[in-house]
Amino acid sequence: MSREVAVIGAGSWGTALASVLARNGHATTLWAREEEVARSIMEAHRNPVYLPEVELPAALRASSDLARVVRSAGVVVSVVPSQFVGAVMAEAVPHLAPEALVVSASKGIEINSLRRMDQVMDDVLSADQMARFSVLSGPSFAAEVAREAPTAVVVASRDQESARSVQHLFQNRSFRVYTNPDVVGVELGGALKNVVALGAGVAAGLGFGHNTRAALITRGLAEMTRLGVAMGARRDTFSGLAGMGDLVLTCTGDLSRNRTVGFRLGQGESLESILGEMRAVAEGVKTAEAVVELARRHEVEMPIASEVHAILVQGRSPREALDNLMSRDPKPEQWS
Ligand SMILES: NC(=O)C1=CN([C@@H]2O[C@H](COP(=O)(O)OP(=O)(O)OC[C@H]3O[C@@H](n4cnc5c(N)ncnc54)[C@H](O)[C@@H]3O)[C@@H](O)[C@H]2O)C=CC1
Ligand SMILES: O=C(CO)COP(=O)(O)O
Repeated sequence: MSREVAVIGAGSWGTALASVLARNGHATTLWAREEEVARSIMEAHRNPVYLPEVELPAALRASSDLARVVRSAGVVVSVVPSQFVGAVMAEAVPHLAPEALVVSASKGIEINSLRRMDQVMDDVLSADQMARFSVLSGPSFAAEVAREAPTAVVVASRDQESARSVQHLFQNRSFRVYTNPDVVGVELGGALKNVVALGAGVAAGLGFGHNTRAALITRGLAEMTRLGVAMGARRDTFSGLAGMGDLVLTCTGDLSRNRTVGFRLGQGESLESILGEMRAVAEGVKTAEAVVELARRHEVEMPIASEVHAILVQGRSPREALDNLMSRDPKPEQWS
């Protein structure tokens, strides 16, 4: 069944997801904050700022008028960087149809409130809209999805009918979608892996190789799982696409912005100069701060996240941070 879909956020991921939907035959309109991005998508079928290398489906429409984009949509996909989701959705929600299905594809935690995206949505959506809310996550670099490289993701909702509806909306021969009932776990998998990816980038920037990366991925997954379970997530979710899948992708893939920021930090650049040169978002930078505070509140040990945080916020040297991880007390291998 063809549906009318609004995708809020024309960064690289919003643009790639909107392309999937348009190719699936849904009447899809992308909301771009920048007028020139909307114009270029309409006229040249390209997003020159956030996804320049890919030609977009001709049927994909774009506009910078948020109210107009969401007004007639049966499905609304929110894909702005997580620190802006609250403000953008507050502006969009008064124009939303009461029966609209809302999907979040952002990966991060709001730094001031420590809220996941489902909690941010809970504040702005009606109870009915929230009951059907879902989150889409998993290992999926936007540029590869836009080029139709075979990709598998997961969509989580407390309402299985909504999850299946979103699954059918996105699924095609190159974009495979699994469902999962664990909203908290899928949210946290996508947010926490960015912090570990920063650490994996730092290690690579320092010149260390595969051993160090595998150690960070494995022990990173252990601490992600520990915090997730303490916050009500299902342990199994962290072995799936939104957990291990996305963690492996982001810690190993050169396309990762989080890994790249870590790499440049490891090579000795300052965070300020790296971020000053980036128009794209590296969610892990803000999420690291939120995670350290969540770990403290839930009394969970997260040594990797806390060293990443120290590099980002306290100016700790990457070499010292890695030494701190390696000189921790000897202990048995534990997951909880
Ligand atoms: N790029 C990717 O491969 C993937 C990204 N994601 C997630 O998607 C979310 C969006 O990231 P991308 O699409 O990659 O963005 P991007 O990094 O390509 O572009 C930045 C986006 O932020 C928007 N922006 C900047 N300031 C803003 C403000 N004040 N208010 C609202 N929007 C503002 C820009 O308009 C642009 O859409 C993030 O949470 C990211 O983690 C998830 C999966 C894959
Ligand atoms: O979440 C992503 C892929 O699944 C993208 O990761 P980066 O934001 O680090 O590029």
